Amino acid sequence: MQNNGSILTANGLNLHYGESHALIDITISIPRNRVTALIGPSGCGKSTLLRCFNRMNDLVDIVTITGEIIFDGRSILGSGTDVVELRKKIGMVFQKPNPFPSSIYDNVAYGPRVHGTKDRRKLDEIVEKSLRKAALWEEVKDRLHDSAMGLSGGQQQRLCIARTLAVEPEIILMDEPCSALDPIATAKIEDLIDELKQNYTVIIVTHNMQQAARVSDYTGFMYLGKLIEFDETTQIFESPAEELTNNYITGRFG
Ligand SMILES: Nc1ncnc2c1ncn2[C@@H]1O[C@H](COP(=O)(O)OP(=O)(O)OP(=O)(O)O)[C@@H](O)[C@H]1O
Repeated sequence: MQNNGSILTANGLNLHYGESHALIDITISIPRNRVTALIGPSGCGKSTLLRCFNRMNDLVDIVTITGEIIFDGRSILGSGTDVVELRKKIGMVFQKPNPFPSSIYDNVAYGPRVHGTKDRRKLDEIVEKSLRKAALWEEVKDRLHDSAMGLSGGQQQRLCIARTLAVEPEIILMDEPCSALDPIATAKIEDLIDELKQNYTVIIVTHNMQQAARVSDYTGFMYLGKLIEFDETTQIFESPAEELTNNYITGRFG
């Protein structure tokens, strides 16, 4: 696989929730414009690691972090980082679709408005472009001013992706984005992830190994807070270097 270089690197990252050591010496380089999956049994630290990448753990006051994370050549864990700006560049899509209780249009326009875009025509353009990129435009173009809460779960999740895209991120973090969706809605999101990697870097946490194998180019296997192995997805699933990885992907635990 051609190497595009890495966009995000964690070096010797350790995270404690109070006394509990949840991430242990994680070093990983996330390839640019690729899909990276994080897999591993429940509680191994996948979501915690994902949340480090856009400083979402700042919201938890018992967290202490050491080590460094470099994004686009800059260290992001220090107090000098503008976290609002960081989260614009590194957006996040959650397990459960969480649209705002407002119109479809306003959901997508929210981020650009917060970041200063007021011109109606410009906002119209951003809303259409983002909904198209999220493969939702055709389904909603005639009801942009209806409530987002009237969309199906799968449509709501694509709306949340459109909302993330509207502020032009470089990386999209996805924390089990399909776990609340049926197989058809899941397939649509998976197709969308495949499209997104042309322009964005995607990091996805998933419980579902088939999904990791289908959508990702690279996979990291985590166990008890450690990154056990990180490699191209085909390598991880066809001939992992570590016995623990092999035991997990063959269903011997987890
Ligand atoms: N806010 C928190 N406060 C205290 N401990 C936490 C908090 N969030 C997570 N943990 C603990 O950190 C460890 C890693 O949790 P995390 O949610 O990152 O794992 P995960 O691999 O994403 O799990 P799952 O697949 O079940 O979502 C777990 O032991 C969990 O209980």
